[in-house]
Order: sequence, then structure tokens, then C-alpha cells
Amino acid sequence: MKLIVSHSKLRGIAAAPPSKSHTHRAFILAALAEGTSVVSSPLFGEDTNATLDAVEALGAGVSRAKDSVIISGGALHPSVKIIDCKNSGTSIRILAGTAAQLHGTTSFTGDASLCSRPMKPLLDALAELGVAVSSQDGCAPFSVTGPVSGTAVHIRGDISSQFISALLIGAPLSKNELTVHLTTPLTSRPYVEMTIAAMEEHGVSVVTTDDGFFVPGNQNYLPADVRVGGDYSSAAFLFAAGALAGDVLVTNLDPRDPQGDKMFIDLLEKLGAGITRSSLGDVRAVKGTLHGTDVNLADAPDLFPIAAVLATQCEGTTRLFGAAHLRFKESDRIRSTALFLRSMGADITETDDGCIVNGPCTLSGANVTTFGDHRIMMAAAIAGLVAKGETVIDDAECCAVSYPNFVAEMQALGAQMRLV
Ligand SMILES: O=C(O)C1=C[C@@H](OP(=O)(O)O)[C@@H](O)[C@H](O)C1
Ligand SMILES: C=C(OP(=O)(O)O)C(=O)O
Repeated sequence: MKLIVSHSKLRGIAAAPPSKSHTHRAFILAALAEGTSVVSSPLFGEDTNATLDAVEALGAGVSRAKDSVIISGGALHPSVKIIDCKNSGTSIRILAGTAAQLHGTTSFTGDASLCSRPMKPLLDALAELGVAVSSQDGCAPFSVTGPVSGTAVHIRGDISSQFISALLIGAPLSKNELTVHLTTPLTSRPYVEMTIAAMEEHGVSVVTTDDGFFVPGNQNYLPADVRVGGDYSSAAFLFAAGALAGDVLVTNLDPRDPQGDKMFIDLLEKLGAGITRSSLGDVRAVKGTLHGTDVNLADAPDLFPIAAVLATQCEGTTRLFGAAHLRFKESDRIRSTALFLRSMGADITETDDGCIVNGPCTLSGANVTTFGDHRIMMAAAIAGLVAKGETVIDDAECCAVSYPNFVAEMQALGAQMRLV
């Protein structure tokens, strides 16, 4: 399907969809805990559905209701069928760390995008811990044959924090302790902090050390009822829509949430958008005169495509930097973002770890290739709201990965968008 977007004025209230990252963690940790856990308000997106199907294949009891999932966990076993994680890096990496703790072999695969994303640092780390791994080229499809027997592991932290989350989440299941030594600085650190917070909610502990993490062995995950809060990465598209094209109030957000992408609100404020925060966590974003600045996205890479869209509407130069790991996402997001914005008329130059944008740019509608990447699709749709003429975006259904109601939500706010 294609999405056709025209210049629009927006006004209204939208609830942020549930957090994708919290939902993955809630489903997996509930599956690891002996007993019954209830996950309320989870995200039912394609990525989190892949995780839910996978924990079922690994032996968890799963009962899906309209706005919650009941999971009976604790007695996991290797999956007899190949686990297909579709488009989801978080699913395949964290679940590989879990499957590696089980006695036997589990195989994983995904779609073409996922099968081209890096897995080797995690597979090498699992091999260092005594797990037999088999993959053709360090990518999916691959299999792991557990259990883990080692007690120390070395892994780089600058490709994906999901490798670290995978090792940490699996570790308490081992008889032995685990020390994780990072061989490079850790990027996307807030996601590891979300992992540790979620593990603590299920009664297990992780210690942060000078060069990584330490997890005591032989710990038991306890069942817990968890309510999933709103997703700041998805909300960024709503905030940007308000800041560029009108006035949008976003609800269902918790300012105490460890999600790193809540930095987007501070960024909008710094750029000059009208931002108002209520004591309940709601945030209103209103169109303002925007000015360029330098933004380090090392810890919030998912904001890159929409931050680049904002940058095109800022006076002066905006430098987005620090996020070379954007090259390993659903697409090479530095390239795919620069490509679509340049085709719309933006002055944008790729760098190794981000981009430089000279604004303000007059954007014009163009044919946008998303590369099947949900965040490129949604960023292009927001760019289309301020472009002259029609923006035609391919593969529009790919937003179902993280934000299935994106188009309906934008239309309800007054966006001129139609699916054809
Ligand atoms: O752990 C997670 O939930 C995620 C970690 C991040 O990936 P990297 O650690 O690969 O940057 C982020 O981009 C992804 O959307 C979700
Ligand atoms: C990179 C993302 O997710 P994942 O790594 O789980 O595919 C994302 O949602 O932008």
C-alpha cells in the first residue's frame, strides 16, 4: 500500500501507543518467571507479536485478551519449530540469549532485513560462554545449543545494546554468575537500563561495574503484573507533527519512565518549539520558529529520522551525530533518511555517524522509498505535512511493526493522508 500525504494543519489530542521495548521485555520476563504474570496495555504490533509467538514456542502459556496478555512461565524448553522474528531485532537478539540458557537447540530466522543485520558479536559471546552456535555468515538464520556454562564474556557495546540486554536477561537462569566486559563504549545505554529495571521488577538483580555488568547466578525470576506505559519513540512523531504543523497534545506518557527517547521533548524545546508539560506527564507541542543545533543521538538512535525531518525546518545548521549504529537498523537509516529528504529538496549531507542539515529547506512532495522501515515511513509522512504537493510513500503498512494506528491517529488530528 502507498500513503499519499498533503500539506496539512493539525490540532488535537492523541494517546501515545504502548512502548514496544517495554512490551518485549514484559513478555519475555513473564515467560521466564515461574507462575502467572499479567501484562496490561501491551503493544500488539508486528514486532511484539513475534516475541509473544516465540515465548509460546519456547513453552510459555499465553492467553491473549483485548488489552492484556496472561503468561504462565517458568518451564521453558528449546523450540521444536524455527522461531521467526520477522522484522524485529529486539526479539531475535534477546530471545537468542534466553534460548542459549536451555538444554538443546533452538533455531531463529527473520525477514530479509533482519537476516542482514549483525548478530556475530552476540553469537561470538555465546560461543565464549560454551554455547554451540551455527550461522552461515554471522547473521540469521542461526541456531544456538545451550546451556551457557562460562562465567565471563567480552563483547562490544557499539553495534547494538540488544546484545547486552540478551546476555543480562539470560544470565540469572545459569547456575554460575556472569561478568560482562564491554570492549567499547556502550551506545543505546538507556535500553540496557530499561532491561535492568524490568529484571528488577521480576525480582532479579544486576550490578553495573566499571567496564560492564555483573549478574549473580542461580536467581529466580518472580511473576509480576506489569502495565506497559506509552512509547516515547512513537510519540516523537506526534510531537513533531505538532511542532511543525499545528498543535498536538500527547497523553499516556510517564516522565519517570527510563526510555531514553524522552529526550526528544527537551530537543524540541531547545529547537524553539512551544512545549508545555503537565504534572500528569502529558506534553503539548505547538508550532514555533525553529533554530538548528547539535544533537548527540548515541543513546536515542530511533529518533534520528524524525529529528532529521525537524532539522530541515530549522534556521541554520543542525548536526545529528554519535549514532553510527543507525547503519544496522531495519535499513541503513542514515542513508535512507538522507535519500528521502534529499528527494524532497532538503540540503542534507550524510556523515559516518549522522548527518548535517542546512535549513530551513522548502520541501516538495516526492516518491519516497521506505526500504520497508517503519521509522522511515512515519518520518516521511510527517515531512509530507509541511511539503508542497503530494508525498507518495511506499510500503505504508510497515508502520504496523511499532505503531499500527499511526495513519488513523494522524488523520484524526487533521492530517491529509490517504492509503491507496
Ligand atoms: O532494546 C531495545 O528495545 C531497543 C534497542 C535499540 O537498538 P540498539 O541497541 O541496537 O541501538 C533501539 O534502536 C530499538 O528500537 C529497541
Ligand atoms: C531498531 C528498531 O527495532 P529493532 O532493533 O527491534 O528491530 C526500531 O524499532 O527502530
